[in-house]
Amino acid sequence: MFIDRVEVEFTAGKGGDGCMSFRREKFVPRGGPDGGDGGKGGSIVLEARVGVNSLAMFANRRFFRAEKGKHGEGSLRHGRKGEEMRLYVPCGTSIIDTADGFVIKDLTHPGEEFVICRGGRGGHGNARFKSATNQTPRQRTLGGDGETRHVIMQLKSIADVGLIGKPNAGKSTLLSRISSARPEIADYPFTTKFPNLGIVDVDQERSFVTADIPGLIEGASEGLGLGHEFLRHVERAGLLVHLVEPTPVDGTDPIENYSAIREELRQYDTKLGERDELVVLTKCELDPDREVFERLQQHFAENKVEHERELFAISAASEIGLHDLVEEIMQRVTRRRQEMLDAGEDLNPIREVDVPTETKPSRRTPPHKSGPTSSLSNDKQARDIPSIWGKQSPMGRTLATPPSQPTPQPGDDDNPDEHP
Ligand SMILES: Nc1nc2c(ncn2[C@@H]2O[C@H](COP(=O)(O)OP(=O)(O)OP(=O)(O)O)[C@@H](O)[C@H]2O)c(=O)[nH]1
Ligand SMILES: [Mg+2]
Repeated sequence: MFIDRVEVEFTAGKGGDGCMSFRREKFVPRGGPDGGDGGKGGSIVLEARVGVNSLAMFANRRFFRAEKGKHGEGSLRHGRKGEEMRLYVPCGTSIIDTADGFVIKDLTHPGEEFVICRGGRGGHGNARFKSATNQTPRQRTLGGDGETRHVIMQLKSIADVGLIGKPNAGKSTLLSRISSARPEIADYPFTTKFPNLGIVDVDQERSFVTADIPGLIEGASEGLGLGHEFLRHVERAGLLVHLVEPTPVDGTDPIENYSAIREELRQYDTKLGERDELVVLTKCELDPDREVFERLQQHFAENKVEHERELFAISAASEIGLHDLVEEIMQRVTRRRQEMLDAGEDLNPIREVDVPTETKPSRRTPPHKSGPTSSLSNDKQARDIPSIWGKQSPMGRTLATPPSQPTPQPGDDDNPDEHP
């Protein structure tokens, strides 16, 4: 179950009470005070961890209470400390105070932790109050209450790149082709109901994290479709990759669809509307793609704001154009990382950690073979052959060759079957 927003109350453990006791032993008259201190209450610590992908564990339990400290006892026995409660959250979890809406803490780095509630201190036993003038103190203190906090925890995924577009545009298919993520893919809108993250290993040194979110539709800002609910998962991404389907089944115009999604982004947050964007026409092995490509180019040329956007054509199914796209994304992500470093900002933390092997993409063995041209090698080969759409686009990019190009044969050594 994917849950990205929960409201929770945390209460740390109460401290144990100090004890009032006097030493009573044969042949030891006036043994003096021997009441021990109470133990400190357990604190509650939140820790960001790679591999935890959802706040689901907080969804069915609204209250979290750490263990109390034990009371002190006679013979100077101190109470045991309450055990610390450590809870794991996904990297990218913001802790927000319910009362004033302020972000108390943003847990982004793997291993980063935050003591959300401190345990109450232990009370003092009466032995502590013994002094030269008071040999039989009858004082002790009670344990302090543990802190209580009522918070909203909200996950904004950590990704370098956000895949956006209308439902059915091919976002999940693209993610499944360039990373080892295996999102659900189907021929109907809103197949993806929750965000999926995938790590794209471009080569041994370079990788980026991509988020695939549910499709957006016109009116999302008014709650239509899945609304803006999941846009927060691309908020941290420095680059948006906007996928446009050339022939939507609902008969809508791809250019209008593109503009509608742009408008929805602006409605959600003007900053997201101004975010660096690559526009990608999907399913480019289909015939009408070229015409749509040219219309999109024209649209950018006419539109002052968007004329600098770069346009790509890909076919995730036939793995055409993926190499160029991934390389361009990587370059932009690298540039942004450098800018962030220069500005003294934190880099996206996920890429700095070891990713568990099962989530590491295997670029050498394409996820599944479908159709005649199914490996990235074909994409690479395709770049060496003049495109049937021929010319260099005004956006400075040659269109990928459609799948009518010769298919590389097994055992063809010249065929570079490795993604660079
Ligand atoms: N012909 C062709 N079909 C594709 C291509 N990429 C994706 N599809 C198909 O398009 C349909 C939708 O693909 P998805 O990847 O589920 O689309 P999505 O954008 O994730 O859709 P939502 O999750 O509903 O937003 C599926 O039937 C895919 O098989 C492509 O390059 N060529
Ligand atoms: Mg999807």
